[in-house]
Amino acid sequence: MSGNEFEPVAIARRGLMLVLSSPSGAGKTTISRALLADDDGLTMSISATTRRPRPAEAHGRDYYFVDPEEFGLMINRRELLEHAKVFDHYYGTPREPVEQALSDGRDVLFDIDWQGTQQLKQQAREDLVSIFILPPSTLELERRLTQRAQDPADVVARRMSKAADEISHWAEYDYVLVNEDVGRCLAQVKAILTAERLKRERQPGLLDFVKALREGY
Ligand SMILES: Nc1ncnc2c1ncn2[C@@H]1O[C@H](COP(=O)(O)OP(=O)(O)OP(=O)(O)O)[C@@H](O)[C@H]1O
Ligand SMILES: Nc1nc2c(ncn2[C@@H]2O[C@H](COP(=O)(O)O)[C@@H](O)[C@H]2O)c(=O)[nH]1
Repeated sequence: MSGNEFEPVAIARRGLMLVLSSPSGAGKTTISRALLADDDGLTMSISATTRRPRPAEAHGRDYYFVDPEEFGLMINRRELLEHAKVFDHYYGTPREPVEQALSDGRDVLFDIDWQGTQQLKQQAREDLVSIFILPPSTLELERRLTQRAQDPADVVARRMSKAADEISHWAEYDYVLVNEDVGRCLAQVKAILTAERLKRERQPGLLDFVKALREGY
């Protein structure tokens, strides 16, 4: 039985890939964590990286921390869906968990840079929803990077010097948000996700559902 008050109508859907990019420190990690906390249908893609863990980071939760040799092997074995050099280190998205989640009809969230987004776009444009997050000002971006207190001063300076480069890719994204107030920005990301999930082409089960409805008349 379906469609009554006890059991919601279940329409088969296709998982999407939600990408968040921004200059370092604009708030991708903050928004991602809040989004994942109350959305069971969303899985975080955990990247592999050759950079060293920050004090509060854990292997397997925030990143898979690997050495450059292992990263090279992952590329050669075609285990990465995309990869790029960002701020002097290598970062990449393990392929298998993403493909598994999508085939289970789950959506996948990515915190990756513009290079990775371009690579995903080439491979799966129709499954990709991309959001670029801007800081409210350069001064506030620097304040956030500094008060996060997870990187030494030279790393913060290097990231600030690359912020303009990263921002120059804003127009390649489907949506562009300003993260001034976290709550507002989070609500905007949730609104985008809700609308994108409801797109007709992401609900292949609609065909059978509508057919059954019409046959009922
Ligand atoms: N809207 C906001 N207002 C004030 N502080 C914020 C806001 N959003 C995020 N922050 C803070 O700014 C700092 C950087 O945020 P976060 O780590 O989420 O950035 P990020 O884009 O993921 O950075 P990176 O690319 O380096 O991983 C954190 O300390 C976070 O708490
Ligand atoms: N192309 C990819 N970029 C990635 C990936 N994982 C993270 N990133 C981006 O790197 C920078 C720096 O991240 P940080 O954790 O060192 O602050 C940031 O812009 C991330 O979005 C990835 O797998 N591929």
